[in-house]
Amino acid sequence: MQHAGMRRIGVMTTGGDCAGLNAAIRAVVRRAVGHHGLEVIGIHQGTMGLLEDPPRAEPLTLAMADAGLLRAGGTILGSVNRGTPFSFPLPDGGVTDLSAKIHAGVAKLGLDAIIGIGGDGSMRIMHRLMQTGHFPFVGIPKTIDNDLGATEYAIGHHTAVEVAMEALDRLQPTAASHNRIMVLEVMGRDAGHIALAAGIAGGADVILIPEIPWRMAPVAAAIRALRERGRNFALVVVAEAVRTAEGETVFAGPSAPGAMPRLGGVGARIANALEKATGAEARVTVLGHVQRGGSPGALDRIVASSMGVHAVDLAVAGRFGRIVVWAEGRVGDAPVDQAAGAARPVDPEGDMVRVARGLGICLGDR
Ligand SMILES: Nc1ncnc2c1ncn2[C@@H]1O[C@H](COP(=O)(O)OP(=O)(O)O)[C@@H](O)[C@H]1O
Ligand SMILES: O=P(O)(O)OC[C@H]1O[C@](O)(COP(=O)(O)O)[C@@H](O)[C@@H]1O
Ligand SMILES: [Mg+2]
Repeated sequence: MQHAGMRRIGVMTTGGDCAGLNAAIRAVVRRAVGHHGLEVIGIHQGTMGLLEDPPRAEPLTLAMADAGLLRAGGTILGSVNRGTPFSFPLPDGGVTDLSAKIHAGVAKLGLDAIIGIGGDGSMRIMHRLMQTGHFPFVGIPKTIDNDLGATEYAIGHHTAVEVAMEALDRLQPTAASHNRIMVLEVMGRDAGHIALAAGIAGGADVILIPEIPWRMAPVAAAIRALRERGRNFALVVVAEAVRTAEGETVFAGPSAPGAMPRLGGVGARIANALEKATGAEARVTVLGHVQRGGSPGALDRIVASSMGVHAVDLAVAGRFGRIVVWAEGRVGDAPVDQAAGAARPVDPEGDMVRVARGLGICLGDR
């Protein structure tokens, strides 16, 4: 049943970008405009766009929501991933609460619903905005890290895994040509899902993830065992949040005010340590944002499209405060606080870890 007075839906993207955001925006427009006859307003730069006067936003039309948008990387709306609006950092080092301005922005645009596409941090912010003013919110989960509690699957993860898998496909022949250990550092702020999935799909010999503490001895032993079997190379996948053998987290550099710490560089540290431990030559590749950019793969297009359609239907039914989820192969929804609260790290006893161990992949702990 249509929610009384539902006319205009705002859509925005927040958090790190990933492949499939535009596919989700397209689905929202096609369902809302094409099917329900509503207006869709695209809000620029997430909640930042709502702070401006007039708010930075534009109507999204069916003509824009064509097949080109389905394929396009990034987000046509732009995103924001720093400076939570409840304690926004000021140049003088203080903080200010911008939430009332965000609620004013929603009112200025006359939005009857807001569909926010974001990760765990975004869901926490949106949930709090709902509790503190007029913010009729429906969430769509996206994160290459796939660490959102409420959903088995979030937009962007599968494409990132495909990119990392392709990197392993390309690293393997060059590793074999030069008798090398190739270390591939992949993203994953606190979670090893990308490393684990890409390592399994790409034939890694060693996968190191933050959820399973590792030691050099079993890793070096695994590489020596490969050599004894006649193998002249090894493929090692390292999640960026893994600690060094000495237990240090490695940062890429200073982070901007209000931003999350920037991880990066542990792959090089581990490659050096591996050279010392095994006597083999090692090289490192840091995939970085290559995993986030570019065209979405088939699964991300399907998930983004399904989630976009479902989010509009939730909004039209007036079912706010919910996040679209993917569970047991189909789209559904759950209370947004479920997503806002719970992270979903790799389960060290879970199926994927069992598969990796079953394949004889070394996870660094034994
Ligand atoms: N509306 C927003 N304003 C400011 N910062 C935001 C906003 N939404 C998300 N962020 C921040 O961006 C970072 C990443 O957001 P998140 O939604 O967790 O996405 P992801 O982890 O997938 O990149 C977090 O630090 C989060 O607090
Ligand atoms: O682009 P930035 O701000 O350097 O952020 C990099 C971080 O963003 C992430 O890509 C976050 O991914 P999600 O946005 O998909 O959660 C991490 O894997 C990585 O650590
Ligand atoms: Mg996050």
